[in-house]
Amino acid sequence: MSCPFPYDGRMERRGSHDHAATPDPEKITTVAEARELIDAVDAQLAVLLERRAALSAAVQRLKPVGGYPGRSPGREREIVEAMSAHAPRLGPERLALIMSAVIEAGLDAAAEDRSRA
Ligand SMILES: O=C(O)C(=O)C[C@]1(C(=O)O)C=C[C@@H](O)C=C1
Repeated sequence: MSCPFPYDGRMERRGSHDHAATPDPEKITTVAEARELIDAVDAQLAVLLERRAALSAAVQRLKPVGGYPGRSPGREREIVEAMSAHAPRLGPERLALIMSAVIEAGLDAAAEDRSRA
């Protein structure tokens, strides 16, 4: 069974693969293998989404008009544009949909925090 992650010739250990890189989907041979790799990515995503929501809550607290009324389409476009360089398979339109949901969830969590305080 070959490793679906790209071989990184710059890595110190011989034969090591870059598990932080995007795997080649053609090299994944079973559903179980793909699901195991997806679970590992999702665990990382959850940590990053939680971190992002906390940072967005800080902006809502610091911004003159925070929360839903302070939503900034220009800033959201910048975010999507910067991310597109790292996500060519998804592309800017899908990323915009994803990030709109992520941002909305962060604003919702921040509003819930404030209503509890
Ligand atoms: O940068 C801001 O102004 C924010 O309020 C943060 C944030 C985000 O979660 O990244 C949230 C809402 C805005 O529409 C844009 C960005």
